[in-house]
Amino acid sequence: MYISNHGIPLSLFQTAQNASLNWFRSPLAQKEPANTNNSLKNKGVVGYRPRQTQHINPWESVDVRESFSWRYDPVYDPLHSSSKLEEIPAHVKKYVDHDSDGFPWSVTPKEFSQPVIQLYQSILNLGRWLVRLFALALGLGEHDLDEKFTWPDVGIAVNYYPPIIPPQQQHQEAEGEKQKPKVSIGSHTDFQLFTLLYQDNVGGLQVLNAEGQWLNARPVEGTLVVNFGDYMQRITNGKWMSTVHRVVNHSGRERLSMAFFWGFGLHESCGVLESVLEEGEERKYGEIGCWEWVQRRIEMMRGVKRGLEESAA
Ligand SMILES: O=C(O)CCC(=O)C(=O)O
Ligand SMILES: [Fe+2]
Repeated sequence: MYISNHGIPLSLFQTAQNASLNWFRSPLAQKEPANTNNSLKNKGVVGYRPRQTQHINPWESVDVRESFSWRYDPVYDPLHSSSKLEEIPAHVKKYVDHDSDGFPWSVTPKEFSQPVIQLYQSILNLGRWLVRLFALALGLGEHDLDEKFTWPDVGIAVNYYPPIIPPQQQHQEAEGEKQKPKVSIGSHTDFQLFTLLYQDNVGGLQVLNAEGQWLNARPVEGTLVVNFGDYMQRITNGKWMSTVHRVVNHSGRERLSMAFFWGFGLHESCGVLESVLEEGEERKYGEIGCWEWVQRRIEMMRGVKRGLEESAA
């Protein structure tokens, strides 16, 4: 699904895109301080991940991408700009915390951080508005989901994909790896409710349809791609399925995308909505805490990977 007329000026996206491209093109030594391993609080969650260090789908190749991730921090949320950090309720604070180190922005140049944070703030406004449309479409009142996004789990991934090198030019790889499809980011679904995705004009994003065919989600200037995530599938009892997607950058050019993952606050829970159930319809999914769900998904991903590695050994 694409959305247009969303109210965020194209120039805001383009400025953030150019700033990100400049940063990713800089030498590794300049990006290394932001490496996710250097985060004191959120190791492995926020920060920079160098090329070929991620492998989202073990049946496919290692991801040919670099990324810069960041999680929700209330100090950047326009909804809370005038509130004090001490006012965050205790049950929320367990999961939502302001990182006083400011990592990873504290170790990246302003030229990069400023436009990306500015865009993120516009996306916070847009997403809260979209949530109301989803609520109405799901038979709820317009504001019934608002509360789940008061302290939301809105993460960002800025993705940089160098072109995939044709197989004949690749260095020697292990036999098993050679047979796997080469991907920029492997096939996956996003964990949360929905993802707002900005992509540049290079192309390479693909989504799987119900017939099992990969469709190209071609770039359309001024639009955002909306992918449903796992929570959406759960709250709608499978009526709105999460979108399986991947990126394969065969363009010969570098590609940049910015993904904004929209999840309920991690202190919230996620269960099938009464309003989507037909008479007598059974719930396919139980109620689960959002924090538990994210942990379970990460564990599932690691488990599959371990299983494959063990069977290859
Ligand atoms: O780069 C893209 O178009 C998709 C990125 C993506 O799927 C992700 O970051 O989860
Ligand atoms: Fe994704």
